[in-house]
Amino acid sequence: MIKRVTILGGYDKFGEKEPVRRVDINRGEIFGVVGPTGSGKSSLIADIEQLAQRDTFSRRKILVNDREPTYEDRTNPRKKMVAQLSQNMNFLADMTVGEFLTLHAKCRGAHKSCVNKVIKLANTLTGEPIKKNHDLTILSGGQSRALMVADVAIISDSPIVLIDEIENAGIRKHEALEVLSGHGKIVMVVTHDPILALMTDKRIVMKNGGMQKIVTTTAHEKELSKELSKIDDLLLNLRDKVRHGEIIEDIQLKGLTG
Ligand SMILES: Nc1ncnc2c1ncn2[C@@H]1O[C@H](COP(=O)(O)OP(=O)(O)OP(=O)(O)O)[C@@H](O)[C@H]1O
Repeated sequence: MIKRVTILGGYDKFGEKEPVRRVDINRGEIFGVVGPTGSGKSSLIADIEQLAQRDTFSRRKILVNDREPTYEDRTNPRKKMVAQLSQNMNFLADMTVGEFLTLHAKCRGAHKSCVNKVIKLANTLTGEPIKKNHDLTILSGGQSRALMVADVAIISDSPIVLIDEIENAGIRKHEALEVLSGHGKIVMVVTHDPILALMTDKRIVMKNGGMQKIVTTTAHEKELSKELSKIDDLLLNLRDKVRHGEIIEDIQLKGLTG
């Protein structure tokens, strides 16, 4: 069982040693990765995805359970420890949702009954219904990502989950992060969104390609994130209503905006 992933620091874009030399992420913890555009967030995630061994441009090293992963750990797809989700992933296969999930469950040695569970869960993350007989290729971006999140949570079951800018994925991001962080996984989420960043336990702050510091989320920040997510849900509902041609009458923002 994977209990801990460790990032040993390397070098930033300018070849300087990055200030944070070691990060330990334990099972069940959610880490955020924040920083301006181009600060190296996706590269940090990519180092973990590849279980880098001082062989990427950042020269970071990743340990699993305090040990170097074996060659087999890094290359055998059946041992896939890391699941990754990003905003621009899409399904290309010409099959129905049901066929794909059945096949995937079979490959991963999961029970067939997972298929309906995944579809049910995915439908809680998107406003547009997903059905078993839908072709994968006709799904919208939001439906595809909702299905991927549910698939990672239930079928893929990789112990490490890396999420890149899920806020732009067109799904209920708060719920998606909750779904993924349940099940005692190690979760890392790259985000520009304060609601998601403040939901995490700790956040790694990136600058110039290097890890600058680690901030522990305070109780106040977690509370704020919950309040902000209510506003977010309101916006999501509003978006669905406007998209479907409804007239908005029952929503008042007085008190919220002063
Ligand atoms: N440690 C590093 N050493 C050398 N180059 C780096 C390092 N980290 C990042 N880079 C390079 O800097 C560029 C920006 O990095 P990256 O895409 O990871 O940033 P980002 O924070 O994810 O950006 P965005 O918010 O726009 O998605 C990339 O071309 C990447 O290859």
